[in-house]
Amino acid sequence: MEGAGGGRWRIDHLSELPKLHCFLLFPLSNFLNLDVPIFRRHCLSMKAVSPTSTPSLKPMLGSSQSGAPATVTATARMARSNPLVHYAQGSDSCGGNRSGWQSSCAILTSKVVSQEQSESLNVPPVSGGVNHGAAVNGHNNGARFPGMNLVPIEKSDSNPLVPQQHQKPLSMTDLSPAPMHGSNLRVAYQGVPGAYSEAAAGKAYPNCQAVPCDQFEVAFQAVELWIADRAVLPVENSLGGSIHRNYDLLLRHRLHIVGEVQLPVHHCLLALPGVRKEFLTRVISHPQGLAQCEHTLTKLGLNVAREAVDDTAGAAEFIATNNLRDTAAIASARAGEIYGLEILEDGIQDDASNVTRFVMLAREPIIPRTDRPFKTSIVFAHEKGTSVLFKVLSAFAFRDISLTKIESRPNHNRPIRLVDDANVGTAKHFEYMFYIDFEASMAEARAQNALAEVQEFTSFLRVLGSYPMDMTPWSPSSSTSHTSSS
Ligand SMILES: O=C(O)C(=O)C[C@]1(C(=O)O)C=C[C@@H](O)C=C1
Repeated sequence: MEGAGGGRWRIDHLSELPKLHCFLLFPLSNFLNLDVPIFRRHCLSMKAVSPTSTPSLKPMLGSSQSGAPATVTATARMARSNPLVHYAQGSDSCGGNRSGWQSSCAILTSKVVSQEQSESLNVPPVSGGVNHGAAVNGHNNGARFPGMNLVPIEKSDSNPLVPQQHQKPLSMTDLSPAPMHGSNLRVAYQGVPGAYSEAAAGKAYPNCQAVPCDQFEVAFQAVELWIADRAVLPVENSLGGSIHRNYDLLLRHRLHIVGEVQLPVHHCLLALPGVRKEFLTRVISHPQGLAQCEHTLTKLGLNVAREAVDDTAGAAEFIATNNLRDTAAIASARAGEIYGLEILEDGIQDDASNVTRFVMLAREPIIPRTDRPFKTSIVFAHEKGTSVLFKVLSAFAFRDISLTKIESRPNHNRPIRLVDDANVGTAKHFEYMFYIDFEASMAEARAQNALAEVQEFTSFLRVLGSYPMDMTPWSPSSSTSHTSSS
């Protein structure tokens, strides 16, 4: 990969990355108007993932994922020349066109497609119903890559080149990355150690190597540049609502949702040892942390300044590093342990069942199944704006598909539409992107039919992912604040 000055660089090992970041000032100073430079030593920053940021990076081995380029260098170079990647990362793009969603959708529906094609071509499908020769990422392999049509491998007794153990047919388990097994996976999250996102990464991928990132955008890029294998990012909280930034980033990037985890969030009020509530002039936390504890803080008589920072654990770290005796943080008990703070109040979230939903992101989609509950996330837009919403919702209602979430965001590509009306002059309408989660797998015909219908009356449609629902038993009182992720 070429640096800004034309120099070539590669990343040697992940442990090198924190060094790159040590000169980045903690963004808290922006909020607090402090001159104190806080170094977030263990966080991936935009500089670390930027191809043009530094000439000092050295070689790094690529991921062991299928088809992974051996080095970051190769991938990043590929990203530069790949129009899809440019398209996904361009700030002026809102995510694609009809062929874009068809491409995403086709790999998700490959099971059904391949079965149909197998029947018509009289080719037996690979066990589990997936035929890789049929359609991958929306393209017929033979048509897209002439000469790359898959040829059935002959049995080993007639072909001595095929070892005996290769006779076992591939099963669905071989093809789908198991979402709950995270050993050796590098999982990017936003925040510093002790953040809830770190606990979510540990829940999604037990024993993973959690990779802290200082911004959501960095976590996306860490996966795109093969620095991490997955990202785990919050999308909504039961009290605080949607984390809008991540909805916008899902559209701007080309990662796929491959799973979800719901994490009970148990907040503590943390301060330096010896500090009492009466001493406090300010409470700092992630905006979601502040929102989730708003009423409790008032009930506690803490009518002090509330200031937003990048993440809950970062708030605790900031207090400790700067020895702030007039400030408390809203964060997990684990963050308190890590940064040497004491718990002034335990369980200060406004609702005991406070839960945040995170999505797991990967470079490749998983193959949807029907043997367990699946959820599918889509995003769409239409030139006629909200008038199309009723039709879209009907497509799901008629098929008895439950929706679990609807979110609208400004259409950054075209935020305003002028409507010429002869009677009242020119009116302005706001344009939206609509995000919907529904309870069905893309391997189900009813989901495919619903999307085929939705496609008829939308100008843009993209499947963000079809993935297993988090069905872990609900335990509202359990504190995640003590959870250690990896
Ligand atoms: O600040 C953290 O600890 C985070 O992991 C972020 C975050 C969020 O963005 O919602 C995650 C869970 C909680 O809802 C509070 C904050």
